[in-house]
Amino acid sequence: MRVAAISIFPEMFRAITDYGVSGRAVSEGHLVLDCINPRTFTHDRHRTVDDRPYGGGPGMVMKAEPLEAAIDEAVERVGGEAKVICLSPQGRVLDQAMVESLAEEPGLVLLSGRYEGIDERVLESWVDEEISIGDYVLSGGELAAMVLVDAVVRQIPGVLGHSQSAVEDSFADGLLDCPHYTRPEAHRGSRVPEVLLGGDHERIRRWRLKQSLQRTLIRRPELLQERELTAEEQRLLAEIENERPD
Ligand SMILES: NC(=O)c1ccc(NCc2cccc(O)c2)nc1
Repeated sequence: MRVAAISIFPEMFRAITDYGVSGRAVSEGHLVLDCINPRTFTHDRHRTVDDRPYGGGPGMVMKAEPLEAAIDEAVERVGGEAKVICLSPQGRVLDQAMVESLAEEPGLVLLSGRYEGIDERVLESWVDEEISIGDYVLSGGELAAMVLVDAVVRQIPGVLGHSQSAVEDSFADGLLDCPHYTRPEAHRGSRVPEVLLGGDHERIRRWRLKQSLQRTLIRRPELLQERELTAEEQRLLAEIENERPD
């Protein structure tokens, strides 16, 4: 997948190119990430990328011209066919379904704004979609862009080894993840559930599914509204409801 990130702080993206799963995706060629700085496309002595807002008010707004030149360059870098996304609190909130759909795109251009935001004419004419990673304001779009890239790159075949299959990821099947344990069996007097210590894989699978359903029911019941339940899941949910303290 080819991604071009537009930001006045391109170095921030080292956080995903130099570490972990996304870092390996870059070194193995599954992900190509270009960082493009709008300052490159300024022509004044101070390399100005922002200016005061019309209508007054606090803060600054990112100027259209340097951003549009950066978007132009970015689209070319990702090979011409690109979805241009601006990360902002005004966007559609990112979820796993959107992540899986974005992973199918041939190229992504991710626009990270700073200051109070971006001149609206850039959003109107150049941006295909605004995406938010949640209902809160950040100092810039870069961290949101990195969250999006990390989630999307996990969907690319070959990025996660067999041991970490994205299919097993919680949210991949619309449920919260089950509890996980590792050695020692007893830690500060708290023991690992017996079912996990035996080798009955079918019993373990069922226990884990029931745990995921129970957690989802308790912590995020609305996720269950949107989800088709298998016969087994319906049975397990009935068991959970019967076991719930009144
Ligand atoms: N929740 C988010 O995804 C998110 C994204 C960006 C951001 N700040 C930068 C910014 C702020 C306003 C407009 C704009 O285009 C960019 N804050 C939160």
